[in-house]
Amino acid sequence: MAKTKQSNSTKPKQEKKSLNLKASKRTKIIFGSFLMLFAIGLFISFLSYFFNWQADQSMMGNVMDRSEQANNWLNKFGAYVSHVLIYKGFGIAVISFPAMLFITGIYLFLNLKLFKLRSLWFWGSYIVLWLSLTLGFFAASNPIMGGVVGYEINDFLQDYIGKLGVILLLVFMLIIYLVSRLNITPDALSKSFSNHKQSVKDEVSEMKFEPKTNSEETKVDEEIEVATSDDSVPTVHKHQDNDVQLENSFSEKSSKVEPASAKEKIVIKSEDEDDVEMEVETVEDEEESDHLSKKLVEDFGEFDPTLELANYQFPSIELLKDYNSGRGITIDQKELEQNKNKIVDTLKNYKIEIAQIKATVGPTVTLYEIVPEAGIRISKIKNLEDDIALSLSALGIRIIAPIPGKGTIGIEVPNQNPSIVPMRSVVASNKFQNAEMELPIAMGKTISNETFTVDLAKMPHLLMAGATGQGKSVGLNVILTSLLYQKHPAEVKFVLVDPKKVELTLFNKIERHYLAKLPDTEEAIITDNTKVINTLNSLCIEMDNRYDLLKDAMVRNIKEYNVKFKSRKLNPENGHKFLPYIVLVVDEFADLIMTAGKEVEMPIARLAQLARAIGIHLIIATQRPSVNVITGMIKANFPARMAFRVTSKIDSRTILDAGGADQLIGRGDMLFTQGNDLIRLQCAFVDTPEVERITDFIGSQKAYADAHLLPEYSGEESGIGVDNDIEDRDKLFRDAAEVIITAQQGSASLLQRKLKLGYNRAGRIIDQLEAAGIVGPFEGSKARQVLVPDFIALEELLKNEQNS
Ligand SMILES: Nc1ncnc2c1ncn2[C@@H]1O[C@H](COP(=O)(O)OP(=O)(O)OP(=O)(O)O)[C@@H](O)[C@H]1O
Repeated sequence: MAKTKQSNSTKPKQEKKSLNLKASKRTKIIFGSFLMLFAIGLFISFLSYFFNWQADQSMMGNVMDRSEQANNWLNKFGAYVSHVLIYKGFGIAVISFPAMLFITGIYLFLNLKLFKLRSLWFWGSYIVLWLSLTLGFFAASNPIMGGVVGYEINDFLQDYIGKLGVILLLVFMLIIYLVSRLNITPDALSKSFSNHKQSVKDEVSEMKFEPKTNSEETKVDEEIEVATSDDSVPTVHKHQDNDVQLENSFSEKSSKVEPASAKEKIVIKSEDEDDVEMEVETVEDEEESDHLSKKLVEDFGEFDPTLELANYQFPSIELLKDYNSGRGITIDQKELEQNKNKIVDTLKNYKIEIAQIKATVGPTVTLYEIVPEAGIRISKIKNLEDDIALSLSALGIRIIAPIPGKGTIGIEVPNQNPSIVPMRSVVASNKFQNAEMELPIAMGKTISNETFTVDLAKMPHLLMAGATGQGKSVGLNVILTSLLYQKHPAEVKFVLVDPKKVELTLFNKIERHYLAKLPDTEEAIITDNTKVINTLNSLCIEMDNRYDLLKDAMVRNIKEYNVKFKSRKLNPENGHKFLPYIVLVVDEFADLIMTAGKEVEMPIARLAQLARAIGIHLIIATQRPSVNVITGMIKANFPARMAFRVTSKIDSRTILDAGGADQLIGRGDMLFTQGNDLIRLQCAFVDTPEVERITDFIGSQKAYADAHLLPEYSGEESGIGVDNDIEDRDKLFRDAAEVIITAQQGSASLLQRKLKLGYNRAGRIIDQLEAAGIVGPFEGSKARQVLVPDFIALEELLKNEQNS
C-alpha cells in the first residue's frame, strides 16, 4: 500500500511555507558546511597543539595582544581553543570532537535526519569522559593526556574511593560501553567464535577437497571409423579423457537479492515562474520491511536453514564402493571388429551399402552409427532389426533410425562383458559435483560414457517402470543417495512409501534427518497402503499451505520464496518459514492402486498437477506399467519417465509412449525421457551395504528432535459411524463448538491449538460436532463448513437435542 503525502493548500500560504522550507534547507547547508570546515580547523589545531603546546603555553595570558604570535597552525585561535579543550579540558580524548562535528555537518549538509546523531554524541562524549579519566589516572604526570578535567575528577574520586575503586569504576564504565554501544555480550562472542570456527573448518575442508587430477574415473571413448564397406581394416582413433574427479565439497551456496528501492520522489514544477514547486513523496510499505530486512541481515547475517545442524557432515565418497577400481570400460577390439563385420554383411545381404560406420563404446552397449549410401530408405534398415539381431545372435539390439539431430542410423549392440557404473564414479564426477541444480541426481552414464545428471526439480515428477529384477530398486537408491550427497537435511525431506516393506527400510536410520511423516505416527516409512491415503492428503494440505505462503510473499516458486526468506524479508511471525523440498517416493505403485484405487489416484494427480512450484516432487515406481495402473491422468502429469527392461512392447508403450524398453538387457540398462528424446543410460549401481554405510554415517550424527512433521489430516471416514450420543460427548464439546463457531472454520487443528488438545481427541470432537450437525462433512484439504452461524443458534440446537 502506498502512502501519498501531498500539500495542496492555497497559493500564498504555499509560497510562504515553501520559502520557509527553502530557507531552512539553505541554512542547513550553510551551517553544515560551516561545521565541517570548523571541524577540520579544530582537528588541525589539535594536531598542531601536540607539537607546540609547550611553546604556546606562555602566551595564553595575553591572547588579545595583537603583537603576540602563536606557533599553532591556526595561530592564537588554534592555540587557545586547544588549550581550553585539551589542557584545561579532557586531554587528548577530545580529538574525537572534530570527528563528531564533521559527521553532524554532513548530516546537515545532506538534510538527513538529525535524531540519528543522538547516540553518536551521547556515546562519543561518554568515551571522551572515560578516556580522560583513564588517562588522567594512568598518565597523571603528562597534563595533556587526561587534561585538567580528567586529573581533577580522578583526584576527587580517589579521595573517596581510593585508587582501586577508581580502577573498578573505569572497568565498569567500559563494560557499559561495550555492552550497550558495541553489543558485545558473552552470547555474541561465543556465536562469532563458533562462526569463525565454522568458516575455518569450511576453508580447511575446501582445501582438502581440491580436485585430484589422477582420477579414479577414467573415461574411455573409443571410435572406429570405416571409410567404405570394402575397406576391411578399420582405422582406430582412440582418445582417452581423464575426467577430473572431485571429492565432496558441499559448500553452501547463498544467494543475495538486491532489494529494489520503494521510495519515489517526484518534483512537480509549475508553469508559472512565481509558483512554488511541490515535492510529492510516495513511500511504499515495502520500504519499511526492506530497511528492516537489511538491518536484520546486517545484524544477524542471512538466515541459515542449516544452522540447527550446523555441524552436519555430508557422507564421504569413501563410503561408496569402487567396483571397477580404476579400470573403466574394457574394450574388446575383436568383438568390435566382429560386430562391425556382421552388421555390414547383414546389410549387404539386403543390398544396403554403407558409406561409413563408427562405434561408440558405452558401459553396457556399443552404438554403431552407420551412414548408408545415398538413396537407401531408412525404413528399410529399421525393418531389419530382427535380422541384425539374429546375425549378431544378441539380445537387446535397438535400431534408432535416424539418430535425432545427427542424420545417421544407430544400432545399439550389447557388450559381451558389460561393465558396472559404480555410484562412486558418478558422485565423484565433475558434472555432479558442480551441478547447479536444485535437486541434482546422478543417474548413471550415457552410451558415450558420459555421466548423466538431471534435476529432479525440473522434471518435476518421475515415473519409473521395469519388470521385476531389472534395477528399479537400485535406481531409487541411486536417486535418494544422490540427494543425500548434495542436500543438507534442512533442504530436502523424503516421504517414503514402501509396500514391499523391505526395499527402503534402510532409510529408517535417517528418519530424524531426512524423513517426513504425519504427526502421531510411529514409523516414518509407510508400509501400510491405507495410511498412504492420509499421507497423500496431508501432502495436499501442505501444498495448499505452501501456496498460501507463496502468495503472501508475492513470489512464484519455492526457490524465490526461500531466497526471500533467507534475506529476512518474510516475517516468521506471519507463519513464514524456510521450506524444504519434499520428495515423495512410492516404490510399488501398482500395489497401491490395486488396494486403494481412486482414493490415491486423485491426490497423486492433484499433487502432480500443482506441486511443482512449491517444491513437492513425486517419484513413482511400478513393476506393472499397465494402463489401469498408469492411467491417462497420471501419465499426463509425469513428463519424465524412466524405463528399465519390461516384458512386452505394450508395457514399453505405456511407460514411454514408444517401444524400446522391451529390448533392453536388464541390470540397470534403461531408457530415460523428459518429454522429448529417449536417452539410453546405464543406471549407476549402489548396493545395499553401501546405502547402509551412508545411512549409518548420517544416522550417527546429531539429528532434529523428530522427523519433519507434515500437516495433520483427519481421515475421510471420520464422522461416519459416530453416533450422536449426548452422554458420550467429550467434556470440551461445548467449548469446541464455540471455538469453531467463532472462527467459522471447522478444523481439528484449530481445536488443537485453541484448546490445547492432542490430535486424536481433536479429531474425535470434530466427528461429534459433525454428528451433531454443527460442522459439515469432510471436504478433503479444505476446512469443514460450519453449519451454525452464532451462539444463539448453537444454544437452540443443543436445547432441541435435549428435548428430543
Ligand atoms: N545399475 C545396475 N548395474 C548393475 N547391476 C544392477 C543394476 N541395477 C540392478 N542390478 C542387478 O539387478 C538386481 C536386481 O535389481 P533390483 O533389486 O533393483 O531390481 P528391481 O527391479 O527392484 O526388482 P524388484 O521389482 O523385484 O524389487 C540387483 O541385485 C543387481 O544385481
